[in-house]
Amino acid sequence: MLRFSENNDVIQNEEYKAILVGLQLKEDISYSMEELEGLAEAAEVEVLGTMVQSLERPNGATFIGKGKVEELAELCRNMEADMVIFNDELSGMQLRNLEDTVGIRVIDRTILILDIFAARAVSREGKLQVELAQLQYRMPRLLGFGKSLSRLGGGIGTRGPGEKKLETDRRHVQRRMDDIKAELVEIKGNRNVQRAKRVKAGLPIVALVGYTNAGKSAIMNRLLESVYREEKAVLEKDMLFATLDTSQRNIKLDTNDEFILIDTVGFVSKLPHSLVNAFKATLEEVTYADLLLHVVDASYAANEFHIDVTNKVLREIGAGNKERVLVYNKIDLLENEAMPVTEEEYICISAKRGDNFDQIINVIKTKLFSDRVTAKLLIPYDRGDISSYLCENARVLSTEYVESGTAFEVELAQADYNRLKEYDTI
Ligand SMILES: Nc1nc2c(ncn2[C@@H]2O[C@H](COP(=O)(O)OP(=O)(O)OP(=O)(O)O)[C@@H](O)[C@H]2O)c(=O)[nH]1
Ligand SMILES: [Mg+2]
Repeated sequence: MLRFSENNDVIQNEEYKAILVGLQLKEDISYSMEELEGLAEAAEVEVLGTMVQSLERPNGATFIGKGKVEELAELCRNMEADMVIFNDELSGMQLRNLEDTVGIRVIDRTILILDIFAARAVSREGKLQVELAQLQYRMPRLLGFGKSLSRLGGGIGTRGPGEKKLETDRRHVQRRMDDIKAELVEIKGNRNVQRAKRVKAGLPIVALVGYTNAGKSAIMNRLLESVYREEKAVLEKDMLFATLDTSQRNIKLDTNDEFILIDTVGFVSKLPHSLVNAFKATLEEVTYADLLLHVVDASYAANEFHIDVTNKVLREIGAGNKERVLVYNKIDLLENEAMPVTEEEYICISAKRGDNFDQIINVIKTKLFSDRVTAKLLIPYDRGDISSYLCENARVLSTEYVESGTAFEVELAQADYNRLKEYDTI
């Protein structure tokens, strides 16, 4: 685990060794425990072991039962763990009681996720959003505890308020939150200007959404390569939350149809509410999309769980009713290509091998550009502006230079055709 000083110099390079703890209520938690291990790895925490308790409901004071806490303390001593990570979000009181008994650092799933985000955020907006989420998490945990418990709710050691010697005083926290919100509003203003430009350009938007590590960025890269034969790459990496900022690229197809493709932050189960809130501005891009490509890792056996989580977050950000197509990715890893069981429209692809990318393009073409008509237009030579408009915005099937002008056979949008109808030769 890297630790940073206030000016972000690395001051320590030690790895935490942790025990993971899960509470089994009604729902099966095996997936989310597996995922918690992935999250710990992403935060460079070594996992020594896992402990699960089944209960009807969580214990108010210590989350798991009293006896189980003693057991946990002993396990930590025996295994020389220096951290405990709970699979759920705990209250300040629960964290304090647990730390008192177990004697080592106790954190919860939310802190862990916030920590990973804090370490990965690149843009100013991303960093502010994460800090805001950390402060929102921290605020109720400061109440009534005075300064001695300032560590509660702090990060596990990466960047963020935990390491910034941020005053524990509520007023300071509140002031910082207000400042961040104000700055985020300003950033959002700039984004609205950009969006207005896009709307003016009339370009439809396609958003890649889905679970973290499903291959959204990889698909974006393959699409850019296949269309442009050049690298305009975004980061793709085998780690949770490789992408934290939405990035967007314009793509122009061979038909001259142009759209904007956006890559977004991945989702995970029990995504902290404060984080979803903080990232709403970035995720808002998704709510403006004309089509969602919901990317699913086909090689993950329990991918229905991922689909459910993604749908839930989409609903939460107000994008639940968007037109969408499921894109099962990583089919190169499947031994036999079993057909997914779903009512939704889907395609199966491999971003690694480039399999079936023509299908993605076809989906985009049919969903966004199907109102196309074919026409024969005769554009007089003194209307070079229209000729170049057609070359830019329509699919030119043939061109012939005749006495009265240029004869185009073109496939174009219905709206364009309506405007240029007078040049139709049929
Ligand atoms: N075998 C295989 N690996 C793939 C495929 N597509 C992506 N990957 C790998 O899966 C990992 C995750 O890919 P990303 O594109 O970073 O995933 P993402 O959905 O953008 O993830 P986040 O940004 O974390 O939300 C990378 O190591 C990719 O190289 C595929 O079709 N087959
Ligand atoms: Mg990504």
